[in-house]
Amino acid sequence: MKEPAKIPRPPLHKQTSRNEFAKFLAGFGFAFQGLWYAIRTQRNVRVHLTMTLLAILLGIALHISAVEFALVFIAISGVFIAEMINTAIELCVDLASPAYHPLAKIAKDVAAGAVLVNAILSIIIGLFIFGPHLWALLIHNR
Ligand SMILES: Nc1ncnc2c1ncn2[C@@H]1O[C@H](COP(=O)(O)OP(=O)(O)OP(=O)(O)O)[C@@H](O)[C@H]1O
Repeated sequence: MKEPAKIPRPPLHKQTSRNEFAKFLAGFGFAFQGLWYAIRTQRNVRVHLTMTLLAILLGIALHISAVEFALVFIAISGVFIAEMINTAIELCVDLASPAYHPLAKIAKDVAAGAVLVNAILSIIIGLFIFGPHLWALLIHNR
């Protein structure tokens, strides 16, 4: 019987780095799955997405500077990060304590409070950035 052709194996250090790269790519895949879960299931995340789009369009319309855009993006990403950590905490609490527990309540309330702090901060940043531009537009069109 004819022996099957032997496929040369890459050296071990190359195999390992390929595995590492595959793991690295898989990690990205899982992270995108998490992001998609949050968008699909969390109404607040979808509201943030809409606000993000509006803020970008307003920024373009008002010709805000690159630094101002950077601050807007920092504020936007802060709200997304807080909302997604809140979602992860809610899921962990539901897993650990599906029944009512005072500690579960505190954990969820504190996580929701973190989102609130971030949302208030973003509104303040928005007012500081868009406020003067809108004010100038108002004065100019009087
Ligand atoms: N297992 C629990 N034990 C005690 N209190 C809870 C528990 N689950 C929820 N709660 C209370 O109910 C509130 C709302 O919880 P829930 O999980 O519905 O969060 P939510 O903010 O409405 O979530 P979602 O973003 O999914 O709408 C919590 O902030 C907490 O006060």
